[in-house]
Amino acid sequence: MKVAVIQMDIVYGNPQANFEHITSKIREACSDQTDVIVLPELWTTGYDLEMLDQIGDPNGEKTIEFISSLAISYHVNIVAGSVAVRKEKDVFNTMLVFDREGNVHKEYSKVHLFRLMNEEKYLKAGNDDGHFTIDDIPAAGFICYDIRFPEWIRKHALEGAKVLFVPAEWPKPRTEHWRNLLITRAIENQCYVVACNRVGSDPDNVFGGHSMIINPWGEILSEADEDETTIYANIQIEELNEFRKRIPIYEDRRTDLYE
Ligand SMILES: O=C(O)CCC(=O)C(=O)O
Repeated sequence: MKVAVIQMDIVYGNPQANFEHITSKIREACSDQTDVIVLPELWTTGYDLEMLDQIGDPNGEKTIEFISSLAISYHVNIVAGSVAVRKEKDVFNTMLVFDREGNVHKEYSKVHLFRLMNEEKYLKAGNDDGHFTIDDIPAAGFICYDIRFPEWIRKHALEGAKVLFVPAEWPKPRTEHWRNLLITRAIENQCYVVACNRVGSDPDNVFGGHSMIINPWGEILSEADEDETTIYANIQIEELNEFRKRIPIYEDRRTDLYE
């Protein structure tokens, strides 16, 4: 399964400009037999939190129509990062996953809101799990700050997720946290990690890029720098099974001592 991670800059508070920008990026990323495209967190609006009750997408409809048509055109799965989705009075930070036929296969709303960037003042936390499949491979999605909660990721790994998708807007001053947390989540859960950060800046933050695709042994298969770029790697589930046989952590867990 070939994955393409689109590390992009985001035009603050301007969904139309971001829709236009992403169209050419997706076309380019699909030029060579790509199976899955991954986008960053809040890629339609950026962190324009005060405006989300106006520029957030009602029920995600506009994003769904737009991404669905690209998924159909290129016959590709799209983990469409996350977008601000308005539902009645609330706004959620929601990951939308599309299959090759353009169906919305999963909606996952970020469960851990990040106080340092005032998310809890403007967003409502989700309460559902992040499980989905991509071409029948069990996967799960997490959004940015979620990766600081190993118990949340572990729950999904124990329930069968093998590829962990992480869209983010992770600020540059904590790039080493981002890199180390992602590598650790891959090693400790023996999962692939496919992580997409944004680059550029908004009025409050500079974002660090370093999107990464990591194998279950913790090896970085591909890593971006701090510019707009698309990175690619192949995910091989047979390889994951080999790693899990070599060090069988799932068999060696002491469930008599802990869950
Ligand atoms: O945990 C962090 O340092 C960054 C998290 C973040 O930026 C977010 O969840 O949007």
